[in-house]
Amino acid sequence: MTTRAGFVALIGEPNAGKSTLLNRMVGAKVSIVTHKVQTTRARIRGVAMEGDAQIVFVDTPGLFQPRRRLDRAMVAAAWGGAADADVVVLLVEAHRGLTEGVARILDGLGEIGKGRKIALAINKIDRVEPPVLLGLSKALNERHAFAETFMISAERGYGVEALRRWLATELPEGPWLYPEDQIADLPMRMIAAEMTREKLTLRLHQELPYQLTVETENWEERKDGSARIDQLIYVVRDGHKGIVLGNKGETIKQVSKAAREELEEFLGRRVHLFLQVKVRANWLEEAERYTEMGLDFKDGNG
Ligand SMILES: Nc1nc2c(ncn2[C@@H]2O[C@H](COP(=O)(O)OP(=O)(O)OP(=O)(O)O)[C@@H](O)[C@H]2O)c(=O)[nH]1
Repeated sequence: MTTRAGFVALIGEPNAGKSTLLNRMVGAKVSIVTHKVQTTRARIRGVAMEGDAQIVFVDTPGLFQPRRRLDRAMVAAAWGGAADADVVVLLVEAHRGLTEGVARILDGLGEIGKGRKIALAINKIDRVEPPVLLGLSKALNERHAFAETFMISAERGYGVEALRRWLATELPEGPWLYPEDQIADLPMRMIAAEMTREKLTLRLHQELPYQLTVETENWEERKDGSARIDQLIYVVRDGHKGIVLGNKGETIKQVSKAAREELEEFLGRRVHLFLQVKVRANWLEEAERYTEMGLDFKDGNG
């Protein structure tokens, strides 16, 4: 079997629909494994399997996100993630068309296009009439010769399959970057726990107790569209609890804030995250803990 694998960067103005498209393409097979594989400067957002191809979606770090202004200097820096990618997909909103922001991104594409294909995905086609689409596609392709143009609705799922199939064929031949069991269906709870664990790692570095685990205990969808997530951080010693809490609870507060922000971005809605640290000397021996982490627990020496 010939396998393919590579990195795909989704770029576009804030609100273009990158997260929606990513979630569609990745589906349930999403994985937060950033700390395990450091093959790229960019962060891994998700992994999708398409036939024999493994498509790894990367972030263009921070710079195309809302809240931040998209001035020229930032755009230049934002290409970091795209430059690491094998294929780049530019998302443009059908109803907004060739905005100033899009024009600025187009200006940078020449540089990025060296050595990699760039596809155009006109998103939110559910919001416009077909003639508008043809005109927009023509105008954009005149500014940059895209390898392929897709008309999609990330929200409704139109055209997404075709885009994913095309991406798979464009990736270089090579072994998969992630073992298959790492991208097996990871429930959202586990992904959320993994995010908190990652923030703890970032915050505590060497200090991080080796025997530490994070579990999502409760996930409640609220009527206002937000989610309440309760997580437990298990450590094996009292001393470790102190480390995780930090002076006056400062560490856990910062970790909680960082994890919540990432969760909100990932889910695209507000999150109320509650963290609690528990000392449980025996957790390493408890079968239940392993099962929740997606690991097989074997009794005895096995
Ligand atoms: N009508 C319509 N709305 C869409 C479509 N795709 C995404 N949206 C909406 O567009 C908005 C922005 O989508 P996101 O996926 O958050 O966009 P993003 O590019 O990740 O945004 P940033 O995180 O700000 O960079 C959301 O309200 C989506 O529901 C689509 O195909 N049709």
